Amino acid sequence: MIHIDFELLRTIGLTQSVASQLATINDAAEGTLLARVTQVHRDWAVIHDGVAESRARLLNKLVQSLQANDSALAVGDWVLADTHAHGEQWLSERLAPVTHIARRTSDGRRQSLASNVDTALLVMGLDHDFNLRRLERYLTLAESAGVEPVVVLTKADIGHEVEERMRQLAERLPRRVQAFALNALGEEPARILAPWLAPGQTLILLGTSGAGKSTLSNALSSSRQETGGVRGGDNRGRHTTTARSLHLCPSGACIIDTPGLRSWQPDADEEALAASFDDIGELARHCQFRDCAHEEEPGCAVRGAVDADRLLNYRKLLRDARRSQQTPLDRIAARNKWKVVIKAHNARTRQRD
Ligand SMILES: Nc1nc2c(ncn2[C@@H]2O[C@H](COP(=O)(O)OP(=O)(O)OP(=O)(O)O)[C@@H](O)[C@H]2O)c(=O)[nH]1
Ligand SMILES: [Zn+2]
Repeated sequence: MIHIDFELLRTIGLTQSVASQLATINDAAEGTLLARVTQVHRDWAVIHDGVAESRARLLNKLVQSLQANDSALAVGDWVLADTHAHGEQWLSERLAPVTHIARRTSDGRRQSLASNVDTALLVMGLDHDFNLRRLERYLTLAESAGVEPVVVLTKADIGHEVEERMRQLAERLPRRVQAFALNALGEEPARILAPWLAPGQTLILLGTSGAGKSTLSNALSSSRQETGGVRGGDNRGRHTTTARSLHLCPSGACIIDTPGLRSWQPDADEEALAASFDDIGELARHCQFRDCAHEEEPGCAVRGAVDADRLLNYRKLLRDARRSQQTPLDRIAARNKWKVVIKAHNARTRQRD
Protein backbone atom coordinates (compact mmCIF):
# COMPACT_ATOMS: atom_id res chain seq x y z
CA MET A 1 0.00 0.00 0.00
CA ILE A 2 1.37 3.39 -0.99
CA HIS A 3 1.18 6.06 1.64
CA ILE A 4 0.15 9.48 0.35
CA ASP A 5 -0.49 12.90 1.82
CA PHE A 6 -3.81 13.64 0.14
CA GLU A 7 -4.01 17.26 1.32
CA LEU A 8 -0.56 18.01 -0.06
CA LEU A 9 -1.17 16.32 -3.40
CA ARG A 10 -4.53 18.04 -3.70
CA THR A 11 -2.62 21.29 -4.27
CA ILE A 12 -1.36 19.75 -7.51
CA GLY A 13 -4.76 18.39 -8.46
CA LEU A 14 -5.10 14.94 -6.90
CA THR A 15 -8.70 13.76 -6.98
CA GLN A 16 -10.44 10.98 -5.09
CA SER A 17 -10.98 8.90 -8.22
CA VAL A 18 -7.26 8.87 -9.00
CA ALA A 19 -6.26 8.23 -5.37
CA SER A 20 -8.67 5.29 -5.14
CA GLN A 21 -6.69 3.46 -7.84
CA LEU A 22 -3.81 3.13 -5.40
CA ALA A 23 -5.75 0.55 -3.42
CA THR A 24 -5.41 -1.91 -6.31
CA ILE A 25 -1.62 -1.66 -6.45
CA ASN A 26 -0.06 -4.23 -4.11
CA ASP A 27 3.44 -4.76 -5.44
CA ALA A 28 4.72 -1.23 -4.79
CA ALA A 29 8.21 -1.08 -3.29
CA GLU A 30 9.01 0.59 0.00
CA GLY A 31 9.18 4.37 -0.57
CA THR A 32 7.22 4.41 -3.83
CA LEU A 33 5.97 7.90 -4.49
CA LEU A 34 2.83 9.22 -6.17
CA ALA A 35 3.67 12.23 -8.34
CA ARG A 36 2.24 14.27 -11.18
CA VAL A 37 3.91 14.70 -14.56
CA THR A 38 4.67 18.33 -15.42
CA GLN A 39 6.86 17.86 -18.50
CA VAL A 40 7.30 15.01 -20.93
CA HIS A 41 10.47 14.33 -22.91
CA ARG A 42 11.55 11.36 -24.97
CA ASP A 43 12.65 8.96 -22.26
CA TRP A 44 12.35 11.12 -19.18
CA ALA A 45 9.84 13.40 -17.52
CA VAL A 46 9.64 16.09 -14.90
CA ILE A 47 7.42 15.15 -11.98
CA HIS A 48 5.98 17.11 -9.08
CA ASP A 49 5.47 15.47 -5.68
CA GLY A 50 3.49 18.32 -4.15
CA VAL A 51 6.61 20.01 -2.85
CA ALA A 52 9.08 20.23 -5.68
CA GLU A 53 9.81 19.14 -9.23
CA SER A 54 12.43 16.57 -10.16
CA ARG A 55 13.55 14.55 -13.16
CA ALA A 56 12.62 10.91 -13.56
CA ARG A 57 13.30 8.32 -16.24
CA LEU A 58 10.75 5.92 -17.67
CA LEU A 59 11.23 2.24 -16.89
CA ASN A 60 11.03 0.02 -19.94
CA LYS A 61 8.01 -1.79 -18.55
CA LEU A 62 6.12 1.54 -18.41
CA VAL A 63 7.11 2.46 -21.98
CA GLN A 64 5.95 -0.93 -23.18
CA SER A 65 2.64 -0.90 -21.34
CA LEU A 66 1.86 2.58 -22.68
CA GLN A 67 2.71 1.50 -26.23
CA ALA A 68 0.60 -1.62 -25.87
CA ASN A 69 -2.37 0.60 -25.04
CA ASP A 70 -1.62 2.98 -27.94
CA SER A 71 -1.13 5.65 -25.31
CA ALA A 72 1.61 8.01 -24.21
CA LEU A 73 2.60 9.82 -21.06
CA ALA A 74 1.15 13.33 -20.89
CA VAL A 75 1.42 16.34 -18.65
CA GLY A 76 -1.06 15.90 -15.81
CA ASP A 77 -0.67 12.12 -15.57
CA TRP A 78 -0.29 10.58 -12.13
CA VAL A 79 2.65 8.20 -11.91
CA LEU A 80 4.43 5.97 -9.42
CA ALA A 81 8.10 6.81 -8.93
CA ASP A 82 10.81 4.77 -7.22
CA THR A 83 14.17 6.06 -6.11
CA HIS A 84 17.01 3.70 -7.05
CA ALA A 85 20.64 3.73 -6.00
CA HIS A 86 22.48 7.05 -6.60
CA GLY A 87 19.15 8.86 -6.07
CA GLU A 88 17.95 8.23 -9.61
CA GLN A 89 14.17 8.32 -9.99
CA TRP A 90 12.34 5.87 -12.22
CA LEU A 91 8.69 5.83 -13.24
CA SER A 92 7.16 2.37 -13.10
CA GLU A 93 3.46 2.94 -13.56
CA ARG A 94 0.92 5.44 -14.87
CA LEU A 95 -2.49 5.51 -13.20
CA ALA A 96 -5.42 5.43 -15.60
CA PRO A 97 -6.25 9.04 -16.49
CA VAL A 98 -9.78 10.26 -15.73
CA THR A 99 -9.69 12.53 -18.78
CA HIS A 100 -7.14 12.56 -21.58
CA ILE A 101 -6.87 15.27 -24.23
CA ALA A 102 -5.29 14.21 -27.50
CA ARG A 103 -5.09 15.76 -30.93
CA ARG A 104 -4.26 14.52 -34.39
CA THR A 105 -1.47 16.20 -36.28
CA SER A 106 -1.88 16.91 -39.98
CA ASP A 107 -0.09 13.64 -40.83
CA GLY A 108 -2.61 11.69 -38.78
CA ARG A 109 -0.48 10.92 -35.74
CA ARG A 110 -2.17 10.92 -32.35
CA GLN A 111 -0.53 13.20 -29.84
CA SER A 112 -1.31 13.32 -26.13
CA LEU A 113 -1.70 16.82 -24.77
CA ALA A 114 -2.76 16.46 -21.15
CA SER A 115 -4.38 14.10 -18.68
CA ASN A 116 -6.70 14.53 -15.70
CA VAL A 117 -7.92 17.97 -16.72
CA ASP A 118 -11.22 19.32 -15.35
CA THR A 119 -11.57 22.50 -17.37
CA ALA A 120 -10.15 23.61 -20.70
CA LEU A 121 -9.87 27.37 -21.10
CA LEU A 122 -10.17 27.92 -24.83
CA VAL A 123 -8.18 31.10 -25.25
CA MET A 124 -8.73 33.30 -28.28
CA GLY A 125 -7.86 36.94 -28.87
CA LEU A 126 -10.49 39.45 -29.88
CA ASP A 127 -7.96 40.70 -32.46
CA HIS A 128 -6.94 38.97 -35.71
CA ASP A 129 -6.86 35.68 -33.75
CA PHE A 130 -10.68 35.57 -33.65
CA ASN A 131 -11.80 32.53 -35.64
CA LEU A 132 -15.00 30.65 -34.87
CA ARG A 133 -14.12 27.56 -36.89
CA ARG A 134 -10.94 27.09 -34.92
CA LEU A 135 -12.84 27.62 -31.70
CA GLU A 136 -15.28 24.89 -32.69
CA ARG A 137 -12.36 22.52 -33.17
CA TYR A 138 -11.10 23.37 -29.70
CA LEU A 139 -14.57 22.76 -28.32
CA THR A 140 -14.65 19.31 -29.86
CA LEU A 141 -11.13 18.62 -28.61
CA ALA A 142 -12.21 19.35 -25.03
CA GLU A 143 -15.67 17.83 -25.11
CA SER A 144 -14.56 14.59 -26.74
CA ALA A 145 -12.07 14.20 -23.87
CA GLY A 146 -14.80 14.71 -21.27
CA VAL A 147 -13.35 18.07 -20.26
CA GLU A 148 -15.55 21.12 -19.64
CA PRO A 149 -14.73 23.92 -22.08
CA VAL A 150 -14.84 27.59 -21.08
CA VAL A 151 -14.22 30.14 -23.81
CA VAL A 152 -11.95 33.00 -22.75
CA LEU A 153 -11.70 35.86 -25.23
CA THR A 154 -8.64 37.94 -24.41
CA LYS A 155 -7.73 41.46 -25.51
CA ALA A 156 -11.23 42.81 -24.86
CA ASP A 157 -9.42 46.08 -24.08
CA ILE A 158 -7.78 46.38 -27.52
CA GLY A 159 -9.89 44.07 -29.72
CA HIS A 160 -12.00 45.07 -32.70
CA GLU A 161 -15.80 44.92 -32.83
CA VAL A 162 -15.90 43.23 -29.43
CA GLU A 163 -19.69 43.38 -29.04
CA GLU A 164 -20.39 42.23 -32.57
CA ARG A 165 -18.00 39.31 -32.17
CA MET A 166 -19.54 38.27 -28.84
CA ARG A 167 -22.93 38.30 -30.55
CA GLN A 168 -21.64 36.10 -33.41
CA LEU A 169 -20.17 33.72 -30.87
CA ALA A 170 -23.35 33.48 -28.83
CA GLU A 171 -25.35 32.81 -31.98
CA ARG A 172 -23.05 30.10 -33.20
CA LEU A 173 -22.00 28.10 -30.13
CA PRO A 174 -24.22 25.67 -28.24
CA ARG A 175 -25.84 27.28 -25.23
CA ARG A 176 -24.10 24.92 -22.80
CA VAL A 177 -20.77 26.64 -23.51
CA GLN A 178 -19.87 29.68 -21.41
CA ALA A 179 -17.81 32.49 -22.91
CA PHE A 180 -16.18 35.56 -21.36
CA ALA A 181 -14.48 38.57 -22.88
CA LEU A 182 -11.77 40.03 -20.68
CA ASN A 183 -8.46 41.81 -20.40
CA ALA A 184 -5.99 39.06 -19.53
CA LEU A 185 -3.49 41.57 -18.19
CA GLY A 186 -5.56 42.81 -15.23
CA GLU A 187 -7.42 41.43 -12.24
CA GLU A 188 -10.39 40.30 -14.31
CA PRO A 189 -9.32 36.70 -15.05
CA ALA A 190 -9.11 35.57 -11.39
CA ARG A 191 -12.48 37.13 -10.58
CA ILE A 192 -14.38 35.96 -13.66
CA LEU A 193 -12.93 32.46 -13.73
CA ALA A 194 -13.19 31.86 -9.95
CA PRO A 195 -15.91 29.18 -10.33
CA TRP A 196 -13.42 26.96 -12.20
CA LEU A 197 -10.49 27.60 -9.86
CA ALA A 198 -11.57 25.68 -6.76
CA PRO A 199 -8.99 23.62 -4.82
CA GLY A 200 -8.01 20.38 -6.53
CA GLN A 201 -9.17 21.57 -9.95
CA THR A 202 -6.89 21.23 -12.97
CA LEU A 203 -7.16 23.62 -15.91
CA ILE A 204 -5.51 23.60 -19.28
CA LEU A 205 -5.06 26.58 -21.58
CA LEU A 206 -5.57 25.92 -25.27
CA GLY A 207 -5.13 28.47 -28.01
CA THR A 208 -2.86 29.63 -30.78
CA SER A 209 0.46 31.32 -30.20
CA GLY A 210 -0.08 34.91 -29.07
CA ALA A 211 -3.65 34.31 -27.92
CA GLY A 212 -2.68 35.21 -24.36
CA LYS A 213 -2.26 31.84 -22.65
CA SER A 214 0.86 32.76 -20.70
CA THR A 215 -0.64 36.12 -19.79
CA LEU A 216 -3.74 34.39 -18.41
CA SER A 217 -1.67 31.78 -16.64
CA ASN A 218 0.28 34.58 -14.95
CA ALA A 219 -2.90 36.36 -13.94
CA LEU A 220 -4.34 33.18 -12.40
CA SER A 221 -1.28 31.58 -10.82
CA SER A 222 1.45 32.79 -8.53
CA SER A 223 4.32 31.79 -10.80
CA ARG A 224 5.55 34.08 -13.52
CA GLN A 225 5.74 32.80 -17.07
CA GLU A 226 7.60 34.75 -19.71
CA THR A 227 5.21 36.34 -22.19
CA GLY A 228 6.24 37.03 -25.73
CA GLY A 229 6.37 40.56 -27.01
CA VAL A 230 4.20 40.96 -30.07
CA ARG A 231 6.23 41.33 -33.23
CA GLY A 232 5.53 44.53 -35.11
CA GLY A 233 3.14 44.37 -38.02
CA ASP A 234 1.23 41.12 -37.72
CA ASN A 235 0.55 41.16 -33.94
CA ARG A 236 1.52 37.51 -33.66
CA GLY A 237 3.30 36.47 -30.50
CA ARG A 238 6.52 34.53 -30.62
CA HIS A 239 6.55 30.97 -29.34
CA THR A 240 7.78 31.68 -25.86
CA THR A 241 6.39 28.71 -23.97
CA THR A 242 8.69 25.85 -24.89
CA ALA A 243 7.86 23.31 -22.20
CA ARG A 244 4.43 22.32 -21.01
CA SER A 245 4.28 22.88 -17.33
CA LEU A 246 2.09 23.06 -14.32
CA HIS A 247 1.42 26.25 -12.34
CA LEU A 248 -0.19 26.53 -8.93
CA CYS A 249 -2.94 29.07 -8.29
CA PRO A 250 -3.46 30.80 -4.95
CA SER A 251 -7.08 29.59 -5.10
CA GLY A 252 -5.88 25.97 -4.88
CA ALA A 253 -6.34 25.04 -8.54
CA CYS A 254 -3.49 24.24 -10.91
CA ILE A 255 -2.95 25.18 -14.52
CA ILE A 256 -1.27 23.34 -17.35
CA ASP A 257 0.22 25.63 -19.97
CA THR A 258 0.82 24.30 -23.48
CA PRO A 259 2.63 25.81 -26.44
CA GLY A 260 0.40 27.10 -29.23
CA LEU A 261 -1.06 24.36 -31.38
CA ARG A 262 -0.28 24.69 -35.04
CA SER A 263 -1.94 22.34 -37.46
CA TRP A 264 -4.09 19.78 -35.75
CA GLN A 265 -7.55 18.33 -35.49
CA PRO A 266 -9.38 16.96 -32.50
CA ASP A 267 -8.85 13.27 -31.86
CA ALA A 268 -12.60 12.78 -32.09
CA ASP A 269 -14.45 10.06 -33.96
CA GLU A 270 -17.75 10.60 -35.75
CA GLU A 271 -19.72 9.94 -32.59
CA ALA A 272 -17.78 12.48 -30.52
CA LEU A 273 -18.15 15.03 -33.30
CA ALA A 274 -21.88 14.44 -33.47
CA ALA A 275 -22.09 15.01 -29.71
CA SER A 276 -20.19 18.26 -29.96
CA PHE A 277 -22.36 19.46 -32.85
CA ASP A 278 -25.56 18.01 -31.37
CA ASP A 279 -27.65 21.01 -32.48
CA ILE A 280 -27.11 19.85 -36.08
CA GLY A 281 -28.00 16.24 -35.23
CA GLU A 282 -31.15 17.36 -33.45
CA LEU A 283 -32.34 19.36 -36.48
CA ALA A 284 -31.33 16.61 -38.90
CA ARG A 285 -33.98 14.34 -37.41
CA HIS A 286 -36.53 16.59 -39.13
CA CYS A 287 -34.91 16.44 -42.59
CA GLN A 288 -37.07 14.81 -45.24
CA PHE A 289 -34.35 12.30 -46.15
CA ARG A 290 -32.69 10.21 -43.47
CA ASP A 291 -29.29 10.39 -45.19
CA CYS A 292 -29.65 14.11 -45.92
CA ALA A 293 -26.22 15.75 -46.39
CA HIS A 294 -27.82 19.17 -45.83
CA GLU A 295 -26.54 20.41 -49.16
CA GLU A 296 -29.09 20.63 -51.97
CA GLU A 297 -31.66 18.15 -50.70
CA PRO A 298 -35.29 19.27 -50.57
CA GLY A 299 -36.95 19.30 -47.16
CA CYS A 300 -33.68 19.86 -45.30
CA ALA A 301 -34.27 21.10 -41.74
CA VAL A 302 -30.63 21.93 -41.03
CA ARG A 303 -29.70 24.28 -43.87
CA GLY A 304 -30.86 27.75 -42.97
CA ALA A 305 -31.46 26.85 -39.33
CA VAL A 306 -27.76 26.47 -38.48
CA ASP A 307 -25.01 28.99 -39.15
CA ALA A 308 -23.79 28.09 -42.67
CA ASP A 309 -20.13 28.24 -41.70
CA ARG A 310 -20.72 26.06 -38.63
CA LEU A 311 -22.30 23.46 -40.90
CA LEU A 312 -19.34 23.62 -43.32
CA ASN A 313 -16.91 23.26 -40.42
CA TYR A 314 -18.80 20.22 -39.12
CA ARG A 315 -18.63 18.60 -42.56
CA LYS A 316 -14.91 19.30 -42.82
CA LEU A 317 -14.21 17.83 -39.36
CA LEU A 318 -16.33 14.82 -40.21
CA ARG A 319 -14.33 14.21 -43.41
CA ASP A 320 -11.06 14.52 -41.46
CA ALA A 321 -12.32 12.15 -38.77
CA ARG A 322 -13.36 9.54 -41.33
CA ARG A 323 -9.99 9.83 -43.02
CA SER A 324 -8.05 9.35 -39.80
CA GLN A 325 -10.30 6.48 -38.72
CA GLN A 326 -9.20 4.62 -41.87
CA THR A 327 -6.40 2.17 -41.27
CA PRO A 328 -3.50 2.19 -43.78
CA LEU A 329 -5.10 -0.91 -45.36
CA ASP A 330 -8.44 0.91 -45.71
CA ARG A 331 -6.63 3.76 -47.43
CA ILE A 332 -4.95 1.39 -49.91
CA ALA A 333 -8.29 -0.30 -50.56
CA ALA A 334 -9.96 3.09 -51.14
CA ARG A 335 -7.17 4.11 -53.51
CA ASN A 336 -7.40 0.84 -55.42
CA LYS A 337 -11.15 1.19 -55.73
CA TRP A 338 -10.63 4.58 -57.33
CA LYS A 339 -7.94 3.18 -59.63
CA VAL A 340 -10.47 0.62 -60.89
CA VAL A 341 -13.13 3.30 -61.34
CA ILE A 342 -10.73 5.55 -63.23
CA LYS A 343 -9.46 2.68 -65.41
CA ALA A 344 -13.02 1.74 -66.32
CA HIS A 345 -13.79 5.36 -67.07
CA ASN A 346 -10.70 5.68 -69.29
CA ALA A 347 -11.57 2.45 -71.09
CA ARG A 348 -15.08 3.75 -71.80
CA THR A 349 -13.81 7.07 -73.16
CA ARG A 350 -11.27 5.23 -75.34
CA GLN A 351 -14.05 3.04 -76.75
CA ARG A 352 -16.11 6.12 -77.57
CA ASP A 353 -13.24 7.85 -79.40
N1 LIG B 1 -3.89 44.50 -24.18
C1 LIG B 1 -3.89 43.17 -23.99
N2 LIG B 1 -2.81 42.44 -24.34
C2 LIG B 1 -2.82 41.11 -24.15
C3 LIG B 1 -3.96 40.45 -23.60
N3 LIG B 1 -3.69 39.12 -23.55
C4 LIG B 1 -2.44 38.96 -24.05
N4 LIG B 1 -1.91 40.16 -24.41
C5 LIG B 1 -0.57 40.39 -25.02
O1 LIG B 1 -0.44 39.54 -26.15
C6 LIG B 1 0.90 39.05 -26.29
C7 LIG B 1 0.91 37.53 -26.38
O2 LIG B 1 0.43 36.97 -25.17
P1 LIG B 1 1.01 35.60 -24.57
O3 LIG B 1 0.35 35.42 -23.24
O4 LIG B 1 2.49 35.57 -24.61
O5 LIG B 1 0.46 34.56 -25.63
P2 LIG B 1 0.55 32.94 -25.59
O6 LIG B 1 -0.78 32.43 -25.98
O7 LIG B 1 1.07 32.49 -24.27
O8 LIG B 1 1.62 32.66 -26.74
P3 LIG B 1 2.66 31.41 -26.87
O9 LIG B 1 3.43 31.34 -25.59
O10 LIG B 1 3.48 31.79 -28.05
O11 LIG B 1 1.83 30.18 -27.12
C8 LIG B 1 1.66 39.59 -25.07
O12 LIG B 1 2.38 40.73 -25.48
C9 LIG B 1 0.56 39.97 -24.09
O13 LIG B 1 0.94 41.02 -23.25
C10 LIG B 1 -5.12 41.25 -23.24
O14 LIG B 1 -6.16 40.79 -22.77
N5 LIG B 1 -5.02 42.61 -23.46
ZN1 LIG C 1 -30.79 18.09 -44.12
